[in-house]
Amino acid sequence: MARALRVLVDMDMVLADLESAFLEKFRARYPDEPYIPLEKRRGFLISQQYSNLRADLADKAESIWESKNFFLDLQPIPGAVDSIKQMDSLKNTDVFICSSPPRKYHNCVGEKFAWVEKHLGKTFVDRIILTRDKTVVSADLLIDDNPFVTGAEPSPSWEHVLFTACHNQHMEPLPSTLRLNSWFHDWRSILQSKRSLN
Ligand SMILES: O=c1ccn([C@@H]2O[C@H](COP(=O)(O)O)[C@@H](O)[C@H]2O)c(=O)[nH]1
Ligand SMILES: [Mg+2]
Repeated sequence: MARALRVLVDMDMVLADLESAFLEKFRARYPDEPYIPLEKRRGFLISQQYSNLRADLADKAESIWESKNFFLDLQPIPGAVDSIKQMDSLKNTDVFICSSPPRKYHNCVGEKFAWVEKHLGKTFVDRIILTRDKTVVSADLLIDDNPFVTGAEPSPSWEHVLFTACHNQHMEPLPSTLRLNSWFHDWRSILQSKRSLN
């Protein structure tokens, strides 16, 4: 029997809508500060774009996702919950959730576990991988909104599927990069094409 296809699914901006919550909370906490609307977001790091706007805004941006309940209260990305459950029910498919907590992880780590239990159920809690380096995790596919997933391993075993988010939607990835524009697009054929290569 063919071995199971192992799929890593990122959390922030793939399963959980960090960018909308960030903007709403940033504007509520700092109503007099400039902000970047989602359609103007460019680049993976929010803090980088805010610091380009004004150096001291990076710390203010970080204070938002370091706050208690920020990660727990994130809304699911449309279609994500149904899709990951459907993916998990496919034969010969092992789904893991692979996410990178920020350096100030104290609230984030527990809340990511709680978010998964709340939205996906206890079975998925056993499938959580929290790591600052996704390149050392072994899998066939990584579905992730970060266009540049780098780390200690220069040739990760997985193939990157770039999930479209506000910060990367204008990017033209290499023609060879797989792209998933939303959970309402055809993620099944991406898995199928990878499966047939295995
Ligand atoms: O400017 C930023 C924006 C986000 N973060 C943190 O990075 C992770 C993203 O995790 P992924 O697993 O790659 O989705 C998230 O926890 C954010 O808080 C950051 O550090 N700086
Ligand atoms: Mg992400």
